[in-house]
Amino acid sequence: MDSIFAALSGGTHFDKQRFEKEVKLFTGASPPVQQPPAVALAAEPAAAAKSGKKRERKTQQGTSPAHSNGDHAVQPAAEAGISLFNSQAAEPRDNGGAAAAPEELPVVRTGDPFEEANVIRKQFRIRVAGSDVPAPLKTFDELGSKYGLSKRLQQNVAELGFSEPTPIQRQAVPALLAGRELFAIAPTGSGKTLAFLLPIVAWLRHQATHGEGQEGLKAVVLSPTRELAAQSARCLLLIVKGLKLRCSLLSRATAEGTDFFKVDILLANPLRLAGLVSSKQINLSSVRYLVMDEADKLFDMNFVEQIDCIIAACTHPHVVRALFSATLPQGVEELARSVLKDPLRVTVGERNTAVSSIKQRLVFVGRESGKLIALRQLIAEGLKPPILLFVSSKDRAQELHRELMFEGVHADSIHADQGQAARQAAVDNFRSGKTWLLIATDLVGRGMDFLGVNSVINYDFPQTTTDYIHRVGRTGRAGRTGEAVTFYMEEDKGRLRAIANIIHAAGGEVPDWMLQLKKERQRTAKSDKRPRSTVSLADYEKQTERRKARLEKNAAKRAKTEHLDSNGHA
Ligand SMILES: Nc1ncnc2c1ncn2[C@@H]1O[C@H](COP(=O)(O)OP(=O)(O)OP(=O)(O)O)[C@@H](O)[C@H]1O
Repeated sequence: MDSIFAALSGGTHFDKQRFEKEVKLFTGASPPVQQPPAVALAAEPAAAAKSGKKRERKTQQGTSPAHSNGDHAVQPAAEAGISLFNSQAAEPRDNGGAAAAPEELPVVRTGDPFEEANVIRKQFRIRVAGSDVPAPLKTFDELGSKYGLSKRLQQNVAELGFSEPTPIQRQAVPALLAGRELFAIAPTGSGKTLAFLLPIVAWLRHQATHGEGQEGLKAVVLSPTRELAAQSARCLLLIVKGLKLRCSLLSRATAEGTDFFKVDILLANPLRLAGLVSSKQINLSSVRYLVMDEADKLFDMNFVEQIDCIIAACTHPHVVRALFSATLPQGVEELARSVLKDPLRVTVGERNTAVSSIKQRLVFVGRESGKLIALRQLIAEGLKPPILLFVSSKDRAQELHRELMFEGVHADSIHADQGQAARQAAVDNFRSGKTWLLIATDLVGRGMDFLGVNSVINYDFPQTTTDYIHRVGRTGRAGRTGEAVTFYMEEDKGRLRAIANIIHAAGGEVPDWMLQLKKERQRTAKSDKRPRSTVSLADYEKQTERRKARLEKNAAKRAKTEHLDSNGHA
């Protein structure tokens, strides 16, 4: 690639006048939204840990425990207007963080709570599978009136500036508050993080207020990378303000010096957490909520041992496990289903699709040498920064970074070869607007919520449709619009049809010939979904079977404990 880049000359610059608004955003001249506190705060809140003993024990007026030792009281639905924030047909938002303008819900005259719940689900394209499904939230206000969330927690949620729950929040929050195990599948950027953090915090707060809080770690949120765990920690810190809950983001430093027995919520990546479990430095037996964010990634073969070890270590009989992702292949669901208890499946919109508020297109670049030319052209044509640009490897990220720096483009790169500090700096600089164009590998292809990314470029063609959905989902978040451009070359044609289908399904324009490409070619893309390691397909299937058996064995052990527990013998 060096020679190709070296052969190209001529600078490419953003038109600062044209992108005045964006430039202001980058330079931080007028931050449009309240920035969450620095993640470092989440590392080990020693002060909070100390004050933990003095937890408020005042009973909340008119509250009912939504989740206490398995008993779940659901009160009649409160009267409230419903407004529309449908991530599938969302209104573009400005950067101010407020959701799309509320619209009225169709009137339900019967007063039948089931019908009302169904109307809400239909309106927000929420599909549920499972028994005894709790009614979806109508408004955030119901968190107080119906679920008895503390005033302070309601205030923290209000301060986020969201006028109404997103569809996944509407259904997943009541489900988790009711202690239901869950598969939650909702589009990228649709607010899944708050959907799992809010019920955890509400439950912990309820336990503490009612004097039921026992010592020991209560909740674990697993994310595939440390950056993602840090991002969830930023969101968590906003909603636990003033609640005296003890949160910790697992890192090398906190792994050493933290008394996890005194922590309420732990955010971690599986490698580090499983290491602590194996060396008995952490005890997960008191964990009541185990959330697996980007669950399909966590359940793939790269994390097999760690995830199985963590699931097995969460031995509390009433542990609630929830899997969240924008993409959840059937195989992962089947595997996880073998251990979950009567889980609900909540799906928002269509499964495994890209968000329709992202304008997606494919650009033919001929050969490798055409990519940089096409990139220059896109920028010259006015592709809106901030831009997140994906390449297939760390080497390519470094090369392209050097080349763009040379050309005077304000770019940075992020990849797994960098140290933790450099990675965090790259994320922070892009988030704060210091960097206009971030060259990334799939390390940040999932989950990362960067402020107002306007464009995504797939400089290198994504390996799988799942990678595509997550990559382009870095833009068009929370109802905003965005643009995604995918470069393809002759050699990418084997995977073209699958991606073209996704663009087509999201309302994008693709030529007919792409949709009609032969199926055999699509199979190449499908087989790419299998672990990209040295294991063969047969090995993979055998491993999956063995894994299922192992998970089932652990679940049976836990069921036995639960039985003993309910008979008072344990
Ligand atoms: N109720 C809401 N109204 C408006 N915006 C919201 C709401 N809830 C969350 N958001 C915002 O939506 C953005 C995306 O949320 P989040 O990162 O949780 O998405 P996600 O569904 O986890 O996406 P991904 O699948 O890519 O990880 C965040 O900036 C968040 O602050």
